[in-house]
Amino acid sequence: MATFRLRGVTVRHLTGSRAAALHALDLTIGAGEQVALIGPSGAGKTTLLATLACAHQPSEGTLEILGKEPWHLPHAARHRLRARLFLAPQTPPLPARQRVVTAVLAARLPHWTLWQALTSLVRPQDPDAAHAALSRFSLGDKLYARVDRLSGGERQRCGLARLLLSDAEALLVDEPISALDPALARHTLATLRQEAAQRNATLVCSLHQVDLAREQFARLVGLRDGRIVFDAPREQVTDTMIADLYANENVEPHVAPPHDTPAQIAVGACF
Ligand SMILES: Nc1ncnc2c1ncn2[C@@H]1O[C@H](COP(=O)(O)OP(=O)(O)OP(=O)(O)O)[C@@H](O)[C@H]1O
Repeated sequence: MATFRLRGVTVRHLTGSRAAALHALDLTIGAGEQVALIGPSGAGKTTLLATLACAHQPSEGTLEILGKEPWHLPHAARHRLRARLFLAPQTPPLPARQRVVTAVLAARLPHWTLWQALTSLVRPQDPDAAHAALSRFSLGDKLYARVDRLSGGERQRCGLARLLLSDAEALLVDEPISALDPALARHTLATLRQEAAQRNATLVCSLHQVDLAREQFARLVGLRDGRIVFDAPREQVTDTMIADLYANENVEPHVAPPHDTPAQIAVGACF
């Protein structure tokens, strides 16, 4: 059974121009597959991830997730389906004054009783699990730090540690390495891929780092202007395809001005 099956899916945002952000997409992602979404800013990567997480309802087309059509389900059933998916946004919504341990353990909330959830705010329920998850992103020493004392990259990895504690069958990750240095970025992607493979979860990850996407993911989906430009195994993705994907007709090519001559500098110059 495919994890995601989209047929002619069009998505419009409810605010703004209401122009389609995704146009009639056809896409199938199998169980346990690992796919990188690449494409220029505004291509629709975040919108697609949110659609796969049942956060946006398509205005046209058929969307199937884990064998079900979420928008044809009653509200409670759609909610249960959402609990089988984990969307890690680029900027995780972590409460500023919370301790990291509490923020990470929030991944367990769907499985806790109200009483467990409330007591965990005072005395974290499973700090060892939170520590183990954080350690996989080299953040074990931040277990009891306050979220608002973390750097941008630490906060991003804290959001990913949450993902490790979820038991979702599909992991949807939006630009997980945008705030990380190159070594941490590679390590973080490898950890995500390893986690997904271990639990046979499907992984869909948007990335701006094309080299890392090609290095780490067997399948690449190139999006542009809300349309799939290519969907291919990495061996078939050429440099020309990448250059065409990112070609930006709205940006004037930069022509370096000629060097100022001494005569030009002299007018009004102050040394
Ligand atoms: N909340 C929103 N309301 C209205 N339009 C939106 C909203 N979010 C995104 N859009 C529009 O939808 C289109 C796709 O945006 P999206 O954020 O999915 O692209 P992206 O590929 O993730 O971009 P980036 O790489 O810059 O994050 C863009 O034209 C964007 O302006």
